[in-house]
Amino acid sequence: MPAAVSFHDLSTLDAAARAGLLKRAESDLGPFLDKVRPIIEAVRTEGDAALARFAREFDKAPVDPARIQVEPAAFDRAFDAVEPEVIEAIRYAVDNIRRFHQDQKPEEMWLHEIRPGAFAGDRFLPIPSVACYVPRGKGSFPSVVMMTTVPAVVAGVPEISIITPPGPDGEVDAATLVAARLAGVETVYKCGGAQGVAAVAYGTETVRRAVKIVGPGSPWVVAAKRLLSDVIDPGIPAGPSEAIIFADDTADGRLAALDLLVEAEHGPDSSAWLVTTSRQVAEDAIAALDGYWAKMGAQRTAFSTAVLTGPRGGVVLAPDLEAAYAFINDYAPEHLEVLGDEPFAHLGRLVNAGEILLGNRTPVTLGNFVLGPNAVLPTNAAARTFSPLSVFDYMKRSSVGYVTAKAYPELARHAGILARYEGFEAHAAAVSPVRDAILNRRR
Ligand SMILES: NC(=O)c1ccc[n+]([C@@H]2O[C@H](COP(=O)([O-])OP(=O)(O)OC[C@H]3O[C@@H](n4cnc5c(N)ncnc54)[C@H](O)[C@@H]3O)[C@@H](O)[C@H]2O)c1
Ligand SMILES: N[C@H](CO)Cc1c[nH]c[nH+]1
Ligand SMILES: [Zn+2]
Repeated sequence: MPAAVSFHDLSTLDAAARAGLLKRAESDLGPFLDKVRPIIEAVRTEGDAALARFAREFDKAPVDPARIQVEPAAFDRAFDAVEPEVIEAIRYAVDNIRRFHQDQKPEEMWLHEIRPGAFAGDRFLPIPSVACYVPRGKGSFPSVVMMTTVPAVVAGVPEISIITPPGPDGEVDAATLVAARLAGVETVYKCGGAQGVAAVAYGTETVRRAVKIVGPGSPWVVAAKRLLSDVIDPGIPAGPSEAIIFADDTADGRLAALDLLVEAEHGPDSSAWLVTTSRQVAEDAIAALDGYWAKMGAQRTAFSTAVLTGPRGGVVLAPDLEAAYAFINDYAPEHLEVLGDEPFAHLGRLVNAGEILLGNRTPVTLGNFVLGPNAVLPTNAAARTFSPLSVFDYMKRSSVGYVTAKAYPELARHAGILARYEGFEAHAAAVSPVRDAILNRRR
């Protein structure tokens, strides 16, 4: 019988206790940073040999330093090994994820007439390379392959690679390879954790250097990205999975419990809260959990029990909707699910969340795998300022401007005034009559 599910009544909590509920496993990266430093240094100086050594140490995986890259035949074998229905589901998901990100992709350029004869806009181009981190410790994640590589392909990134820890057989998970090929990426390296991040940041004999890394991972991965952020663009912060299930008075507690377990089962470092304004919903949810746990395997039960009975998960009872909205917005969850008969009634008040899934038929599971929007989302309250992974993460934007002879005098006059005020003489000269004289002579 699992321990009691954590229960907090917001109306009785002081500020410090409420603030404690907002903490994630990533909130204290200190111990991970110290252990990750020497791993990074070893990869920088020893390259592939260090990758093979750490694969043996951390993944219990026999990896030959000369075979860090997955060979083409392994993709063919993966298609034979994976169940046809899984391949079909991957195809379906890739299709939806591709459609979503194609719709999201901006036009290559827009140019508007800001003033008569003065044009300004943006041009979007793909970044030159990206490495996609696909976790594999407490599960295998073909879905993360799809979420990270499909938008990269849609954006047009020319060099896309995947890094992922090898399994105990020394190989990459078969469905991960299927998803990679169906997404259009066949450069896969058998290295994960901090050592994988270091490999793509510095490059090794085998691993191609990338300018950016995307994808979620354990605190080891998050710590390495942070330490290497001067060497490689670490992308949006995406650590241990987390969710808030928000259930109003009209929601069914049994549904709330069903969905609360979704992100709680990722690992003991995940976070999962049911936030509700209804004591009845809270009680029904807590009562339903044992029945669900009885049908789950030992590992996922242990992970989700640890989350829901610990400091990073359970049930939060809010005295009213205002308090519930305030708690959710302060928490800024990665995934937010809204249960109840009128979910759109709450949408306007919910401002901080990586994704907001509305209604009783949009569980987090659909967003994680097949709906189309990206399931790699900002964690650890980063949703206050960061957005979900998207095609924009694989593109960079340049501003573009063009001023005609018709527009130039007016712009030059105003710019000159500002340049002189700021004390920039060359700036002012560039829009002074000197320019007009030169241009007039060229006619
Ligand atoms: N935000 C998202 O989109 C998303 C999606 C899927 C998973 N996740 C999260 O990603 C994480 C995946 O974690 P995971 O563990 O399953 O896989 P992972 O690949 O991120 O981490 C496993 C790696 O960590 C390293 N490691 C493990 N123990 C170590 C030690 N003692 N010292 C140094 N390195 C060590 C090893 O290299 C190992 O390969 C979970 O927290 C999960 O919640 C997030
Ligand atoms: N929950 C993860 C994002 O936080 C995505 C995922 C993949 N597989 C299962 N879940
Ligand atoms: Zn998940």
